[in-house]
Amino acid sequence: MEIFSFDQTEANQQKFQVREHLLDNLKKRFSLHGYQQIRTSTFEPYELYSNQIGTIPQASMIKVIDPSGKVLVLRPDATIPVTKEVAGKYDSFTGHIRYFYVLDVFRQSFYGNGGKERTQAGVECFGEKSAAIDAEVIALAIQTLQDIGATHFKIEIGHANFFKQLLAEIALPEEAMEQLKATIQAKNIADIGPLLESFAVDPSLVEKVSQIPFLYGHPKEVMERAQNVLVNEKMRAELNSLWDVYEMLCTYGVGEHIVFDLGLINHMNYYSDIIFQGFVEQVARPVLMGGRYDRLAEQFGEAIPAIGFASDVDALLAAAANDRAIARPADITVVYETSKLTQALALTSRLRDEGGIAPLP
Ligand SMILES: N[C@@H](Cc1c[nH]c[nH+]1)C(=O)O
Repeated sequence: MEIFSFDQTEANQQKFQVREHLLDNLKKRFSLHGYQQIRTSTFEPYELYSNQIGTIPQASMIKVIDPSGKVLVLRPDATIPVTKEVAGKYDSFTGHIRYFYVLDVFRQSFYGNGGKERTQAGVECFGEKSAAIDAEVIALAIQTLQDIGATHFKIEIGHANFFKQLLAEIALPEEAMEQLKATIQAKNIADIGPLLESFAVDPSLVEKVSQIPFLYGHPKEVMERAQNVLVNEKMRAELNSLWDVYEMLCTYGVGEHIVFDLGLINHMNYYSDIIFQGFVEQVARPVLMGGRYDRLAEQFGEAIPAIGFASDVDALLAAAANDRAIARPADITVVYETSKLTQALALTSRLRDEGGIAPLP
């Protein structure tokens, strides 16, 4: 995250204002889609993250110790505390629960580049598992990219379990399994075969796993190629579930932005189904990431299906077509003669009430 407040040069001020506009726009967009803002504490008990299965890697957390010796962590993720909050009062709700947030999250290193702090603007939708909800949330993610004027962007869609099922057929020591996942994620195609062969893995499985990095591209083509790697009905069902979401996204008119990536891995271990990431041309890191996490709330005593995404605000800022795509135009300037000050004041006041911005008088 860039720090704006200590360097009040004009360019920096300008950037800060654009960033604030972006946050306003995101909040408005999320509200328009029925999400309510929520905030969670910056400091959380370490146990909130360390005791959960399938949450975030402990090595990524930033820990602090309070005067009583209790270990706290700086919020490493917003999805987990929001889910805890929802699970805590789920009894009183029916239907969907939609929350959005604009919060800083803290991790030892984001994307390996040393930064420890990121502002995330995200949404979480609780209460229903369906292709319609998945498509609705992904369409909202796409809308946020369209809002910043981005045109050349892609949403990569994968499945948290798809190739894990394939890997489950292979008995590999844990370390080798991690290495294999990293190799698949980095699409290091040349390394997959030798790694598996060194553990005497069945050649037909080696062949299937080696194809995973190629399962990337237009959804229709990926669907066809993926038929060769299926080892059970569950994989088939997962693949079909992604297709259902894709078809709905086509109905939203945003199909052209979708690619399938069946080798997609997310380091958050809580995902249970569809996962996705958004990339905008010329920005090297994902500008948003999300997915369905139907099992997370169980850790807090409730079974609540859920899906959400978080955008990385500074990556969005870098991705914006230009500042004007974000900044609100300086609406109206009231020019007046000194003798008409009373009327000018009344007019500006009325304009502000109506939602315009009238900087003068
Ligand atoms: N919390 C996830 C993003 C997300 C929000 N909802 C679901 N997933 C992350 O930081 O990567």
